[in-house]
Amino acid sequence: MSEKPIPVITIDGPSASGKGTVASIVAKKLGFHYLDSGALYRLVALAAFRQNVALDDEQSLANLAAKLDVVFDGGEIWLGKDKVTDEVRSEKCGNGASVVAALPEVRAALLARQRDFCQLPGLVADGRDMGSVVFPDAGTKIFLTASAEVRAERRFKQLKEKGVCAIFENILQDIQERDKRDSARSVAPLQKYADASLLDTTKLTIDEAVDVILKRFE
Ligand SMILES: Nc1ncnc2c1ncn2[C@@H]1O[C@H](COP(=O)(O)OP(=O)(O)OP(=O)(O)O)[C@@H](O)[C@H]1O
Ligand SMILES: Nc1ccn([C@H]2C[C@H](O)[C@@H](COP(=O)(O)O)O2)c(=O)n1
Repeated sequence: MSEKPIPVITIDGPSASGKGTVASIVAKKLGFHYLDSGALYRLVALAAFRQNVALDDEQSLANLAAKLDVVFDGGEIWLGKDKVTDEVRSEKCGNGASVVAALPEVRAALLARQRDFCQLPGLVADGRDMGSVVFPDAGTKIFLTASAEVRAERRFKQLKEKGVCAIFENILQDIQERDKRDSARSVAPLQKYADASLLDTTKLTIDEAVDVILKRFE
């Protein structure tokens, strides 16, 4: 008898589209595991900053990626002995992640680690290539997006709530540059593929977006 496949929901989309927020709520509601794949690329960038590895030194970055000593513990992220939960969320790590993520050897070094998250009773995975490369057989594939202006507004509000000083125009420019880099690269580019269903949250609340995904999963 063949084993029942592990249910997987993939949520791909551009920066600040709400992937992390929505994916973690969906995972919680279903009692599934959650993979924040962007955090792995952010951790590679952070490890590179700490060890003075240049962001274009593909082989050294791939070695860092393969050896990442990372623990996801509830909402916290540990790199070796350091709690780096807040540091990996910084714009510096986000932009660094977008640069190292364009390197094929780095992506290859992170592939098995991401697939290891696929365990019973199920997985919700968010990123840029979850449905296209990492979990191509996923039963539910969502492409989550919103207009760049709305995403920038949400990020601006999020940073303000954290007490981080930010300028709206810079955030918008940053988001547009990251969209371009993540979509234009030759390996695993951010795209809406034909087998993913579009969810534009420009006019939706977080709860509404969660409900749509749960309905599509059912
Ligand atoms: N539908 C929504 N309505 C209003 N705010 C939202 C919505 N979805 C997400 N947000 C808010 O937008 C901000 C960015 O969301 P989040 O960090 O989940 O995006 P992300 O796509 O995971 O970003 P990144 O790719 O940079 O990791 C958060 O403050 C979140 O609460
Ligand atoms: N599956 C993934 C996840 C992330 N990246 C890259 C591209 C992003 O700009 C960067 C940070 O991701 P975020 O935390 O903002 O989701 O990492 C990728 O290429 N593939």
